[in-house]
Amino acid sequence: MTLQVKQLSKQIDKRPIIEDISFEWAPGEIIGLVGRNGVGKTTLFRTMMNHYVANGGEVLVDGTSTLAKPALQQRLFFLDTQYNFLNNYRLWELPDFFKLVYGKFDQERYMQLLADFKLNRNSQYRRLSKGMRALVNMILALSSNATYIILDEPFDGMDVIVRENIATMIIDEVADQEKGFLISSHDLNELDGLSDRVLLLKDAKLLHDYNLEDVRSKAKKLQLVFNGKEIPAVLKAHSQVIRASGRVLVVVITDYTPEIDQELRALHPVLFEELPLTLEDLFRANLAHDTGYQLIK
Ligand SMILES: Nc1ncnc2c1ncn2[C@@H]1O[C@H](COP(=O)(O)OP(=O)(O)OP(=O)(O)O)[C@@H](O)[C@H]1O
Repeated sequence: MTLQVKQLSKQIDKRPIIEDISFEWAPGEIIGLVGRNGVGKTTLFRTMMNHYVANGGEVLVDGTSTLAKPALQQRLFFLDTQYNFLNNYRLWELPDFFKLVYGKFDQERYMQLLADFKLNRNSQYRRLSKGMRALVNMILALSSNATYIILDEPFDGMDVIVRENIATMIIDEVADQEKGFLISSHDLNELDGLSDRVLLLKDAKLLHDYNLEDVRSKAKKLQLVFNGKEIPAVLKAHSQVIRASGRVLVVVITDYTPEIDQELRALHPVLFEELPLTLEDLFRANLAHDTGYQLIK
């Protein structure tokens, strides 16, 4: 089972918004999609869902184009938060609409999740707070029983407790390898610990497709103190200095080799401590030049 996005392009007013985007996505995977505001994340989702007519390329589910076989559309879930018809309805009424598209919509689970999150089934969608609406969107996604679930900035407006609950639900949901998630975010911290892969969009194109396990297995973040005040040459050559306060250095070395380890230890550092590596550290070190991300706080 797999979903293939193949050379997908979309122009709006003759301007390329997404260009020649290709990637594969299998159930069991949680893929992060990152890129700065306005880079085309939502446009990619709308085009994948055929809400926008693509100018080129296609989406294939198990080898068949979703345009050639519209029934395949129910394998994908995406709720457009900007344009949707839910506003005037009460929460208990929503399954009726979703059942029209998603034949396997699980109404019982939907009601149960509403109750679990203490959402009143009689509330009108538009009267919910931003965070509660995001939560209902997530509950609809999980209840749809679609295989490929696309979430656009799902944590926007959620408080930390709800965010953690949702992240746990996503992780549980992929455990049996029957569902996959594609999650956009402009905040790398939100994806930390959640994604196995990260796609980076820049200038309408897919710039990188990272396997985070690979990237992490090669990288190290160290806190170091040396006797002298100078930053040692080995660090200048191989690391990205994240912080320097007094003689305490925090560095990320993206390709940490035994040779670098030996060179560092030969300098007899006063402090040599490994720190946990965040997604933000990796991006800062890997992509200082080309993300366009402002990572300095
Ligand atoms: N319907 C439309 N008409 C005109 N321009 C559009 C339309 N939809 C998107 N765009 C333009 O395409 C670009 C990409 O927008 P999109 O919403 O896909 O970005 P995004 O990466 O999702 O942004 P954000 O992170 O801010 O949500 C923007 O410059 C936007 O103005």
